Amino acid sequence: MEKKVGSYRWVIVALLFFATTISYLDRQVIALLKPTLEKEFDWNEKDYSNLVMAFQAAYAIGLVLSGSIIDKIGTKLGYLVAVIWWSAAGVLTAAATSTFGFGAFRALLGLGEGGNFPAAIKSVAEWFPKKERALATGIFNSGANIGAVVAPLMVPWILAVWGWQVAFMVTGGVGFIWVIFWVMSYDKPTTHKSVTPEELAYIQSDEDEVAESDEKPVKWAQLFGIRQTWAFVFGKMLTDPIWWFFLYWLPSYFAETFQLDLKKPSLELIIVYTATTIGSIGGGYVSGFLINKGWPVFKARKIAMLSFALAVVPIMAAQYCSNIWQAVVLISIAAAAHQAWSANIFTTASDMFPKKAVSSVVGIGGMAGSVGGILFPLMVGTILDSYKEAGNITAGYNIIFIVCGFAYLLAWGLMHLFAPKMEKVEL
Ligand SMILES: O=C[C@H](O)[C@@H](O)[C@H](O)[C@H](O)C(=O)O
Repeated sequence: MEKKVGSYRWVIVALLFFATTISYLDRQVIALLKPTLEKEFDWNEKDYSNLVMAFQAAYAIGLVLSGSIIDKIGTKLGYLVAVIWWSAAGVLTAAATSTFGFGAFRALLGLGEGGNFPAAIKSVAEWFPKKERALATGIFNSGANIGAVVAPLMVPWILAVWGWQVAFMVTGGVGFIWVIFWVMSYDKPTTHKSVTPEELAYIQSDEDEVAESDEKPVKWAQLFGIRQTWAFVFGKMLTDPIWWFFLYWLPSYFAETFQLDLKKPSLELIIVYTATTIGSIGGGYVSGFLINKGWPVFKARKIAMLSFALAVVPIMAAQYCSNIWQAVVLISIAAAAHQAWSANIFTTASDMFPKKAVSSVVGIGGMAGSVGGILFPLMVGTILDSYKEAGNITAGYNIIFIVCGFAYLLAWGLMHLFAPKMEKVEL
């Protein structure tokens, strides 16, 4: 079946995967250079956290801005501009000579990277029928985990041989190679020379999308009056912060609770991030499998997402783990479930909205997730500080794990309230 309909759409997923990997590589590089840059520029923890905030706040703004821009100018040009923008910002960071300069380049990086998910999800909606979209999203979104694993392998090596400036130039420069492939390979399926009529018919096989019109452009503000937008916003806002928590705090949780030595490459962390890759692809596969079995799209997404939300709950038992490996198992399941959830929640945007609004909706929801990602660490920091003072930081982590365990169920409940059957929005 697959062979008969053609498979060019998977080339597109490969491009989205590499863009996502590169975007995570560019984000992570500063974390790995932190000890070197701290000495060179005399940074304290506050300076560093300001740099993190500069990225995160600009990323939130970038998501919402680029979401609506990409819906207007299209995926080909929109993605191109975003990657050129963020890659240039990455390369130019090598020229920073002050903390302020670093902050400015990190903010520019965040602004540009905001384009990644809105453009990628829109491309998936353009190139895949609904039953394959979560799988395609799961595959490209696993680039986030790969980027987070490649960075600690690559950056220390570049740093040792050529220095920190080259680390920014190389990681930023990779984006320009991607740009060449994008320009050569991307077009809409309707006009693409490598798409056979069979593959095009397959891509366009969703009946409710045939009648979608591009004529009336979407008014961005109008999206806020639609309950499906809020379903997506609450879903992202409550669950994205948990992902950021896994990215930024897991190493120190392992170090503080189980005395993991972070100076050596850690098998524990590699296992967790590998599990997320399996979760991302597997989670995308599950809802497609249910749709293929004849389930309505909304039911397949909801049941899949409910299962992934439940799979995060055991993380609450992390407090009873007596050794690191028990914790690795619980956290791997939860982090994998996040990525499985993520592949599906991203896809609900194109389940509920016509293609011309998908980037805007993903941008708005992504911004909410990113803002949550700024607020949640403040809470995490306060909790951990006060428990650290009381001499019991582990208890602080336990509270946070309880919050993580409930967040997805609450998000699922709210999504259900705002969009019980994920009805398609007419615009
Ligand atoms: O892989 C990414 C996560 O699953 C997403 O939750 C997150 O929104 C995304 O990666 C992002 O960086 O904006």
